[in-house]
Amino acid sequence: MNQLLTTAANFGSGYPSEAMVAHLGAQSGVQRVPSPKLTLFLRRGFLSPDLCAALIEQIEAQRRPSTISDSNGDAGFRTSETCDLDRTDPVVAETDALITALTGLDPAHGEPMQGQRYAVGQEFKGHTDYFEPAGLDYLKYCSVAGQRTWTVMIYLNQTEAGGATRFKTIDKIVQPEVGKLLAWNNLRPDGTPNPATIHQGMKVRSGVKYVVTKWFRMREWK
Ligand SMILES: O=C(O)CCC(=O)C(=O)O
Ligand SMILES: [Fe+2]
Repeated sequence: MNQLLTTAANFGSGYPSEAMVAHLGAQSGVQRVPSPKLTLFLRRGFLSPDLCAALIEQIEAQRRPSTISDSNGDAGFRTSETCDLDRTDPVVAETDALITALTGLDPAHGEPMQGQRYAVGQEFKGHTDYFEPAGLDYLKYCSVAGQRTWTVMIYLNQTEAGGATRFKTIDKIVQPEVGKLLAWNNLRPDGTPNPATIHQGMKVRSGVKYVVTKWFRMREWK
C-alpha cells in the first residue's frame, strides 16, 4: 500500500548545513546566488501580498527604535524601527510555518520573528548578523541558545526608491519586492562566523520599507 504520509524535514539549527542546503535548494522557485564565499538563497513571491499586508499592519502598530549589539558609537548605524512579532498570532504563525516548510529549519531553534520598518533616509549600515565571539555582548546574547546559524529575511513591500540589501563581498544587491525571501548561512563549514556575510540595508530614498527577519540558533531558543 502506498504510504502517503510524509514526515516534514527537520534539519535542526541548520548546522552542519549540507542536508538543509540540499533541501532548500530543491524547493520550487528557490535560486542560489553563485558564490564560493557564502551560501545565499533567494525565493521571489514566497509570501502572498495579503500575508505581507497583514504583517505590515502589525509592524505599524507596535514599532520601537531598533537596537544593535556591540554598539560602535555611531548613532546613525541602524536608524530603523523594530517590531517584536508575537509567534502565537495567526499571521505570524502562518509565516513561521511557511519558513519551516521551505527551509527545514527547526522552529524550536528560531528567535521570535522581528519586523523592521525604514522610513525615508533610514538604513542599517554594513554588519553581520552573528554575534562577535570576542565582543562584549557575546555571553549576554549567546550563553543560552548559542550563535546565530541562519538568517531568513522577507521583504513585505517594494520601495519607490532605495532600500536594497547589499552584500558587498560578493557584489550582490537585492531589491525589495513583495514577498521575496532571502536566506543565508552565517557560519562557515567549521562552525565559525563567516565575515563574507556582511550586508547592509541601504538608505530608503522614497517610500517606506518593511521586512521581517527570523534568525536561527545553534541550540533551542528559550
Ligand atoms: O533591511 C535590510 O535590507 C537588511 C536588514 C538586516 O540586515 C537585519 O535586520 O539584520
Ligand atoms: Fe542583518
